[in-house]
Amino acid sequence: ACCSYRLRNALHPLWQSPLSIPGGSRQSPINIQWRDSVYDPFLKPLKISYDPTTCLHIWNNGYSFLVEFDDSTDRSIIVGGPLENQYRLKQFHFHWGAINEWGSEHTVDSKFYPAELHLVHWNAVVYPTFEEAVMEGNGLAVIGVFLKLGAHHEGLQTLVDALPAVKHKDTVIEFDVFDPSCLIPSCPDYWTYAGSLTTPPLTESVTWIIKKKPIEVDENQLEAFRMLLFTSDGEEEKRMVDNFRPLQPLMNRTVRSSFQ
Ligand SMILES: NS(=O)(=O)c1ccc(S(=O)(=O)NCc2cccs2)s1
Ligand SMILES: [Zn+2]
Repeated sequence: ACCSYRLRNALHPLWQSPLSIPGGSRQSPINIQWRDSVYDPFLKPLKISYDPTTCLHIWNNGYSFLVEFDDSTDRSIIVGGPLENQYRLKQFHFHWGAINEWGSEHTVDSKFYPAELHLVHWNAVVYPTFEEAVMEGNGLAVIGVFLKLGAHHEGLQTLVDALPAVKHKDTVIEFDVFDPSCLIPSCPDYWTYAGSLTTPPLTESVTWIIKKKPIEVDENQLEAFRMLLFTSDGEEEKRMVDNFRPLQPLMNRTVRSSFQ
């Protein structure tokens, strides 16, 4: 199974990066097999406190669209859950498919969701900069939220309305007040495991916190993601879709759950 993953990584169109990180033992994303996850009664509730005015801008980096935050203070943080320290919100972004049958990076019992939200946080208690935290085993904490096709999502719509302004790679638009907690389900249940970034540099520095409950978005909102482009203005247009990494081997890891 392991070599097929390596082959899949090598063949996947989006991946010019190494077959897999040499000696990589905690790569992401993974399939979460619900029945194999282990309830950990010592896991705390995750505490999320974001200041909407720390929101800065939206930019198309040629792989996804990122909403970036002012992380120069502790105004937008998460604490608790599996985390030893508090972590500062840096950015959030999404991964999605060309059609609703796939698009998420993680799967649950081998089921893909049409999209997945990642809220990226870094350990500013221990590390002086984000770039240093990215290189350390306990440097980052990413909250993953699955998106499923369903009702219109009011909070997401303010983001969707801004996307035409960042259609092309390397475009940016000011986005000065947004509270990303509106994108996180109120249900406290999550899985957690030790993993990696799913794009280069693929460093094994992420404590993943994957929410059990998805949020619902409607077809028009998913279609708005798919009208973004990987390409810059003036280049031959390539729709920004299927920007998810192939599943990686679990190897010697256990996925813990905060719920029974
Ligand atoms: N899909 S994901 O949540 O696993 C992420 C991939 C890359 C992320 S990043 O924001 O840390 N940028 C990577 C870097 C920027 C500067 C130095 S490394 S988060
Ligand atoms: Zn991501």
